[in-house]
Amino acid sequence: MAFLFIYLFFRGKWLSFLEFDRLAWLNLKFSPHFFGAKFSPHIRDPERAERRPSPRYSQADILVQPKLSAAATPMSSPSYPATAAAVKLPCYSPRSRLHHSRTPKPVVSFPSSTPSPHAALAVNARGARRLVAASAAAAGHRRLMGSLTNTEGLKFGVVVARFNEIVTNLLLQGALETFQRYSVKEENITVVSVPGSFEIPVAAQKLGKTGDFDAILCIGAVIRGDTTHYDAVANSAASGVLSAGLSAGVPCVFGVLTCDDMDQALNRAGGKAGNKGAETALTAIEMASLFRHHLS
Ligand SMILES: Nc1c(NC[C@H](O)[C@H](O)[C@H](O)CO)[nH]c(=O)[nH]c1=O
Ligand SMILES: CC(=O)[C@@H](O)COP(=O)(O)O
Repeated sequence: MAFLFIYLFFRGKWLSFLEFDRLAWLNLKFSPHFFGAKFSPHIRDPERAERRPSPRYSQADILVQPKLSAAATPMSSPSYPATAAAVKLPCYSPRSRLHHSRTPKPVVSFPSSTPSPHAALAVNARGARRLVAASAAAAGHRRLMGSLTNTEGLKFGVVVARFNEIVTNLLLQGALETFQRYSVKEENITVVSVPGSFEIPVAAQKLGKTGDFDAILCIGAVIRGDTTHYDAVANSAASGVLSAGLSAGVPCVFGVLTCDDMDQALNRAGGKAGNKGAETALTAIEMASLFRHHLS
């Protein structure tokens, strides 16, 4: 009896009439939805996922996701690829072989040529799980990505607002330290000071159009006051930096804090929430390298 039980259990027949088979349960147990993406054996061991029963999925099942949600991204750094493929595979429960309309259980498989697959989880409104592989599933594509290590010869403009200088000086310091850490030469960095964040975009555009810079880093701190002035300045700075980059054809990186109070701002200028100046300097390096080496 015990052997029969074990046999049925491991054949996946156990309780299949209740739609609760061993594989379905294992899938749930090991699902990243349950324990967080980094504990998922399918993610940790892509080859294991590869070895699972051959799925019946077509190219149409591979959804290219332009963006990973921050919460679901195991490594959310500018240096990780933004493209991802979500692969839908069929459910392995015995019942589902008869009822293909059931929501498929997701497993990601990575091509063996994928150098370092990063995976993340996307959960839709119904709670159906879908694994998102940050490395594209299709082989043979070209992936262009800036490098953080090959910074030789890259030139940067930094536009920094003096308004809320106590904050922007810290952001600038973080950015300059990052440039130094990533071997950007001091003589390749030009810092332009402007009165406030509202003035950043026009200066960024002007710098970009000189053609002398690979990227422009824009630094400012907009802190909410009593009136709606905050919204005007914050929105103008954001859309202005975007337009500057688009019109100059040079990456203009948004390192402008938009905070409710000074505490929030200081926390992001070297306090407990890191230094956004340093973070955005990394983005500037990656974008500069991307444009210099791949998109020019
Ligand atoms: N309130 C903040 C400003 N305001 C100043 C504007 O940016 C601008 O200089 C002025 O309106 C003249 O055009 N700037 C910030 O950077 N941060 C603020 O919180
Ligand atoms: C965002 C600002 O410009 C801010 O200093 C304005 O403060 P207030 O709204 O109190 O005038």
